[in-house]
Amino acid sequence: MIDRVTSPESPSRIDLSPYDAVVLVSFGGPEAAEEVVPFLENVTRGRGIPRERLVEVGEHYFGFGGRSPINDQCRALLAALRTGLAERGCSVPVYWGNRNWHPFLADTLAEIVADGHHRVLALTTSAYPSYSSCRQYRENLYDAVRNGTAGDLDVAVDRIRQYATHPGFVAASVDATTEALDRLDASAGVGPVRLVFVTHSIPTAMSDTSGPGDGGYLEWHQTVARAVAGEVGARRGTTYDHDLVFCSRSGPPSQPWLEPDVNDHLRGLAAAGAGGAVLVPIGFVSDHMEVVYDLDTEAVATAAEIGLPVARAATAGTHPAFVGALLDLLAERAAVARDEDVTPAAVPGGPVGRYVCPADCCPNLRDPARPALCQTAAHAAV
Ligand SMILES: CC1=C(CCC(=O)O)c2cc3nc(cc4[nH]c(cc5[nH]c(cc1n2)c(C)c5CCC(=O)O)c(CCC(=O)O)c4C)C(CCC(=O)O)=C3C
Ligand SMILES: [Fe+2]
Repeated sequence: MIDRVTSPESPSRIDLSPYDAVVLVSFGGPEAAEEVVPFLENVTRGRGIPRERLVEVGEHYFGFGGRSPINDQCRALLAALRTGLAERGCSVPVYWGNRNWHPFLADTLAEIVADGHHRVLALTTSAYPSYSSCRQYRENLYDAVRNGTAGDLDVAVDRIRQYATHPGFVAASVDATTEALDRLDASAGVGPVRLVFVTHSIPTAMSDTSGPGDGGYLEWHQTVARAVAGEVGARRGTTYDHDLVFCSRSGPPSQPWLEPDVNDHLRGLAAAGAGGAVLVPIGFVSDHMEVVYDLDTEAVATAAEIGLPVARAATAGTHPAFVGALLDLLAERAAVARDEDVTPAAVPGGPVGRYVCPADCCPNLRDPARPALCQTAAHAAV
């Protein structure tokens, strides 16, 4: 199932034409204590997040000296992508821009154009469909092209398909889960060990409307969880029960978000006699704050309190299978732009992401008319 991943030993050449630049688009995070509050203001502007929640999340960042790990992880991925492209004979430059913190996407796109590039291929550090993880980044791209009062930038932007079901992303998670199981073995109790897949909770209204076909966010996660659990079991010659649970709930308590919360779930597993759990953060591509705080700090403390042995699996990060998948996805998108036939890789029976989203996919429920890029007509004003 995983053998379609490009082997780093025998790289095939990558042709990214017609694109002349690639941009890595991410969330952004603060890098110093004085940046925490302005960063949180950027993230939550107009989103109705209760003040208490903001204070609490600010404390998570201050607990790490005000520095989120996410930007360094983006720098590492950027370096891996540049190396990978160079190894595969491609000299297209790779830039990096964020939604919520420096380097801001708008500044990066202006720099790309100033450097003489006009056909840009975007990839996000978010692998799944949903408003937050797909459309919102496409809204950010639209705004960056609009370029405020300075006038539209002379640039066309496409993006790779949503990629969580790509065999390379799954392969990285299989390796990480196996490695975490090896670590857990020493401490596991007598009951069965459970694979607990974790992703970011989102409002149920956002989940219910996430494309493709309503409910894509959950369907995609369930597909990835099943594929990873199956492969890990096959590797270890056994089977594992698994669950999909959620972390980082935000928003007012009155608003329903996806459940169960990872901490509640661990309590339930301990009560049911589980021998241990591996936390597998399939919803995230790097060990950023949601992972190092919500899982490594909070969920691990919960597990200690109830005496449940746990190990946390690494995220894809710069795993060669993941970097290889991203390189293949870039090459695939360029081939699509050249009107060539492609065979998109995905886990068996799993959904394949879209190159261009329908205009009503993953709607913005607060501001339905807000324009976005990389979608069909209705709002695609650029
Ligand atoms: C689906 C999803 C992803 C995964 C896809 C992707 O990666 O995009 C993600 C990633 C991330 N979320 C992050 C941080 C935050 N998310 C917040 C708030 C929210 N996230 C939401 C969803 C998601 N978020 C939602 C629906 C909200 C409510 C407000 C709103 O509707 O926008 C808040 C506000 C405070 C709070 O937590 O309440 C913060 C600080 C960081 C940076 C970590 C770091 O600094 O290392 C990352 C990578
Ligand atoms: Fe978030």
